[in-house]
Amino acid sequence: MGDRNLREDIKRIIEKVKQEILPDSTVKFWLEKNISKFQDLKGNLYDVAIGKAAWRMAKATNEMLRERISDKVIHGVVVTKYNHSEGSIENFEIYEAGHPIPDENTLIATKRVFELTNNLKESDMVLFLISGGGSALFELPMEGITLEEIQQLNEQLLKSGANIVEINTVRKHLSKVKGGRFAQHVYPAKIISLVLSDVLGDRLDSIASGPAYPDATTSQQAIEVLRKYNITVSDKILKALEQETPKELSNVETFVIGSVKVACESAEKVASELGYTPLILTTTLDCEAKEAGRFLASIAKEIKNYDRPVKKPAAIILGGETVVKVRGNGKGGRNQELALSFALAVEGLENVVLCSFGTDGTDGPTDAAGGIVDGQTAQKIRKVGLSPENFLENNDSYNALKIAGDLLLTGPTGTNVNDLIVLLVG
Ligand SMILES: Nc1ncnc2c1ncn2[C@@H]1O[C@H](COP(=O)(O)OP(=O)(O)O)[C@@H](O)[C@H]1O
Ligand SMILES: O=C(O)[C@@H](CO)OP(=O)(O)O
Ligand SMILES: [Mg+2]
Repeated sequence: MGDRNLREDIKRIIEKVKQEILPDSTVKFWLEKNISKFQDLKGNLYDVAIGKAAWRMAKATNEMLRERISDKVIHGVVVTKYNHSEGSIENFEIYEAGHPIPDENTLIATKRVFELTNNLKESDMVLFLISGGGSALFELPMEGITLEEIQQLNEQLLKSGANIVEINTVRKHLSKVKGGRFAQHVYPAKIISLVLSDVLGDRLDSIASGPAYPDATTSQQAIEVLRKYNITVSDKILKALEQETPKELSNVETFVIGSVKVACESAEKVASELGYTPLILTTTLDCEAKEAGRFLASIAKEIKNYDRPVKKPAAIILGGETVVKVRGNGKGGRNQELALSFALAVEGLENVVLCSFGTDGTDGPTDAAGGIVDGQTAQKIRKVGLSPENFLENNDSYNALKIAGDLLLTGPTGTNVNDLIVLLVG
């Protein structure tokens, strides 16, 4: 298969996966199967959506519930990232706020949710639509802690190299909503959470910092995270950290309705339909982005030269969330960095194409979702007299792929289930 087909095919796979993992379909599918949970409701229904996919999840539930339980009063609130809402939704209040750092609008939106879900009765219910990004977007600091202190601590944690489980262990112990505390707020009403997972292994107490899930982490662990990454905090914050989060909750039911596993299985199906032999290598990739790129280049060469671990034409599929310790002052994201590293290691090879795709559509602080690269990418950069190695060294993958015309630009996708990597070898 010539490169052209491979590039067209990889774009087709990504486009198809994007459609399949949209919350519209996954939310409606779940509601259809579980509508009886709402038809027997005696009280009011509160539909709260938080995270990068909140708007689409809310839109999908609203369309479905309006139709099927029109006799119930539904109050709705969406709290999502700037530029992630797509217009009004009947009977919903829409808020946009800061991500990955919470801001004033985060507090305004969260206070409104708290107000709306205050003094609920046992006969009321909260339908809680959770997607990644919720930690920054849904936040009320504990008494005596200021927004500035929370912002500063978030900055330090995000830059420290700590993984999301460690970051959220700290965030949960400084919040009135995280770590199951929102479920306590709405008690005795019941909470049904529908979760789009963007945490490897679907750890429910980490996704968006588990506002309606018993917290498996402890105050001690939170203090150890700060120590491990040399993050100093005030005595006031240390004191607040000592207050333990709830370890069991009697009023919650939680369902994962989308994850990177679903994205990988969808890619596997489409690749096979296109005539490739698919192989899902992992759905929990979490090493350095640069190393993952080099490793995948070695897999590409093994298939090309020896038809193993699968015969050509082959589609190698991975899901996960790699990490980048940002040392340079360039612009990029973990998917762009992985793609550039792969491109360097396959320079000159024909009939290999790789796509690394941040499924929320924004990879790092850039407008790119990732990159689609091949054996010609590095040469296209050298042709204008620049060194792809230097771009990688400086964590400047965005500008390198931009020069090569190999950025993947999707805009915010409306979903968020980690990163998907597809390698085609023809
Ligand atoms: N210049 C860069 N090159 C590569 N990766 C970067 C760069 N700047 C930030 N990052 C990485 O991007 C990550 C945040 O990306 P983002 O897509 O916003 O995360 P998420 O989708 O998980 O919210 C940071 O954890 C950091 O490791
Ligand atoms: O909100 C969060 O805690 C994390 C994980 O769910 O999402 P993101 O890394 O996109 O901020
Ligand atoms: Mg992202």
